[in-house]
Amino acid sequence: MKIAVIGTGYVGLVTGVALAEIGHTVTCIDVDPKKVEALNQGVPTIYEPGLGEMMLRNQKQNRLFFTDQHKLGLADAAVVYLAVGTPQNTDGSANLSYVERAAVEVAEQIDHPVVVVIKSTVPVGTNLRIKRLMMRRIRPGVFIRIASNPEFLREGSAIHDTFHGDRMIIGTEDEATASLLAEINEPFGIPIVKTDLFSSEMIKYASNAFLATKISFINEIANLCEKLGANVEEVAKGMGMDHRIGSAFLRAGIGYGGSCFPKDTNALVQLAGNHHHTFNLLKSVIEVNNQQHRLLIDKILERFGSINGKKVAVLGLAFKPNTDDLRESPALVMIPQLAALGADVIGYDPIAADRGTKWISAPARYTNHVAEALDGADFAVIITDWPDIKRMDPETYVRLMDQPIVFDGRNCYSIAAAREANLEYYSIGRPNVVPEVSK
Ligand SMILES: NC(=O)C1=CN([C@@H]2O[C@H](COP(=O)(O)OP(=O)(O)OC[C@H]3O[C@@H](n4cnc5c(N)ncnc54)[C@H](O)[C@@H]3O)[C@@H](O)[C@H]2O)C=CC1
Ligand SMILES: O=C(O)[C@H]1O[C@H](OP(=O)(O)OP(=O)(O)OC[C@H]2O[C@@H](n3ccc(=O)[nH]c3=O)[C@H](O)[C@@H]2O)[C@H](O)[C@@H](O)[C@@H]1O
Repeated sequence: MKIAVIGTGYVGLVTGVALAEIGHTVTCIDVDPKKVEALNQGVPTIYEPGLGEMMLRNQKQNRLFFTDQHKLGLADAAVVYLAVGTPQNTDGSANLSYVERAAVEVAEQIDHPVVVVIKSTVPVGTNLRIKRLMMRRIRPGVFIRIASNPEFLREGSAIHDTFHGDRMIIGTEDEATASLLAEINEPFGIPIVKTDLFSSEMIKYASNAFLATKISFINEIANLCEKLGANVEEVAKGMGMDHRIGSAFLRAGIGYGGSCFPKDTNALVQLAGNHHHTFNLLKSVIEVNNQQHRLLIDKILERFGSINGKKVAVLGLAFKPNTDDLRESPALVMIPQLAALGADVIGYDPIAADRGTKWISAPARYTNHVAEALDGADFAVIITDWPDIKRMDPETYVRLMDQPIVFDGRNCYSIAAAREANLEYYSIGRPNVVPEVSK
């Protein structure tokens, strides 16, 4: 099958590469000529384990192409995926201008029947609206069908998720379109759920909102555990063993970030509001998450009073491990706050360090060497649970820092290991570790 994918961000690139890997001929189109140039040279424009090799393999086998010319990419395509961004408007709603522009581009260029598949996360009703928008612009006699096929991949494990997803949702207006998409995706071997357009769009928002709710719930329990002397890890383990609850997404921490949970929860609250429904539960989930981003600052100020002039090592800038994505990362909140309080901030990230200066508007230095960040620091703050940080012997802090005091937003070390290393250690929802000498 000849397929065009519009947008080569996270979702577009992974979708295009994966569809080529299962045997389709795919042309990915992006308006950014620099991205297209890099991709044509076999250089992936996102950091994603396993993506580069798969991309190169399919380029070499002439199944995967990149262009910045819509006309070229759309020629002969029987199916066109829209995978452009849907960022947040200032009022929290989803900005659909990229989807609309891409749809208009397809409508104006296409001269043969196509199925338009919307992969981008869009509010309920958007697929139908986009179809109507396109129909007003297509040439007479050209016929389009529309399908909603939301994406559930996680950054950092996108390839794995694409080939081992729990389900694929296909929302259509007719069985023939649903069957065609099921056939295209059949080689992934993932259970396919066929549904209507509106339900498909809602499944995406409801899934992200539910996962965000799980995280805020366990974070609230963690905050209570701290007050009552319980350990949230023990609590999450005990809760998660009940299969009705499940153990996933019960890791307490500094709060969720990333390009999707924050924007999609806000968009759902906004969508509900537009239909005279106040989504109180989700509003609280968002508020708890905002508080959680500030939690470590409160702990730091409680410990030190003032941090003016203190050297702080911030470990991790990305919103989660295995990605260089800083979108909505708690680091974007923490670093400016630490700097505003007078701290001398040095940020470490194994792959996203060079993005610090561009993304974070605060006076700070950045390094991709953890030892350089910790050297002579008065305290450290862990934002991202990168494997190299988790694997690090807690004694490293004692060896390198001026004062081995760690505020861990991701519960990277066991309480026993922190105690053994004589670390002064503050984590989330667990007892503090304060060695005798520091008391
Ligand atoms: N990033 C993620 O992990 C996930 C994202 N999603 C959803 O997928 C959608 C895309 O997200 P990302 O890939 O992160 O977006 P992104 O913002 O990283 O990439 C969008 C790409 O589309 C290109 N583009 C914009 N307008 C275009 C046009 N008219 N023609 C051709 N190219 C155009 C941009 O240059 C950019 O390269 C969003 O709706 C998002 O909510 C869903 C699941 C996972
Ligand atoms: O719509 C999207 O874009 C995607 O959003 C999330 O994927 P992603 O944002 O890549 O990353 P997650 O692994 O879900 O983590 C999101 C945030 O939650 C945090 N998190 C996650 C799990 C947990 O137990 N605790 C916790 O704090 C992570 O640190 C991270 O900041 C969803 O997991 C994907 O299914 C979805 O496709």
